[in-house]
Amino acid sequence: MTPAVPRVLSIAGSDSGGGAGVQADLKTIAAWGGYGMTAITAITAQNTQGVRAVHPLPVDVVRAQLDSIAADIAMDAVKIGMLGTVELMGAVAGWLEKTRPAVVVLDPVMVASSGDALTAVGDDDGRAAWSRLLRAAHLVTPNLPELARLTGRDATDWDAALDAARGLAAEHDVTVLLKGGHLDEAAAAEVPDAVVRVDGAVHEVRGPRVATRASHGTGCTLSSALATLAGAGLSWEDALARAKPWLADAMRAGEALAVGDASRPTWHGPVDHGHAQRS
Ligand SMILES: Nc1ncnc2c1ncn2[C@@H]1O[C@H](COP(=O)(O)OP(=O)(O)OP(=O)(O)O)[C@@H](O)[C@H]1O
Ligand SMILES: Cc1ncc(COP(=O)(O)O)c(N)n1
Repeated sequence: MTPAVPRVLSIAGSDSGGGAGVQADLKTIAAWGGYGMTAITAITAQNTQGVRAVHPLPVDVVRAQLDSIAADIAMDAVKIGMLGTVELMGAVAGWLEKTRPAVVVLDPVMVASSGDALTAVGDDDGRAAWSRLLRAAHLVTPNLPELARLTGRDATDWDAALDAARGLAAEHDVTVLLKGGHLDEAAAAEVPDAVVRVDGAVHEVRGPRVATRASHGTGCTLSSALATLAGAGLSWEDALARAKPWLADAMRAGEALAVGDASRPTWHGPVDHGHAQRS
């Protein structure tokens, strides 16, 4: 039976500035009517200008958070964001294999939108660790650079990326939500996203491109919205149809939040997760 209030766990890093990571996840889960929980993997010191420090938590502390939740609380969906180290990737993969949550959304966070690295995972170690996580996930949400890194294939234009996404889905038996925010066609009027199924079927959704630098945390926000909607029983295609226009509105409303010094060229402000409640 689908619960009235989906219970959603975010396994992710903390963003002190509140725009990405577990902070974005909790705001998004609440905005979509869910009950949010967190297992924090790393503390980051960051603001709208960039990342100053990254401090991964000890594996035991992360495992204790996960086990505490699983021992007492049923989860309708799990969203995974920044993991930070190969050890934490392995611990989370092991926990997923043991608890087998009904819905697992994996946002393969590697680099912040400021360009700062959020994982200390080399390519060789990373390949096996990502592979194990991908197998335990139901949906993976790469942007174009992350897809290229996960597959070792070119993903600079949309058709090449769709091909690489089909390969990733088939190889790891996971549905792919391919995000087009990083497409080179920066001047294009629309941004595509696509659900790519294991059998290669593609369901594409296009939305108007929002011209704003309030784009910090869009990936975290989208994956949390999709997890909450799937936890409430929606298909990935229906969840994307609802989340994408909501996220574009959150980006449009972001600058009015007046969070951070937008006069500096390094500014990447947060989206407004609460825009729908306020309007
Ligand atoms: N300029 C934009 N206008 C409208 N939607 C956008 C824009 N940029 C990104 N999006 C949407 O935001 C979501 C995240 O896409 P993107 O490809 O930027 O992922 P990401 O790089 O993981 O995000 P982040 O900025 O958090 O790193 C997608 O649904 C994408 O369509
Ligand atoms: C703790 C944490 N998790 C994820 C991101 C990625 O978000 P973005 O790519 O929008 O900076 C981030 N900056 N910080």
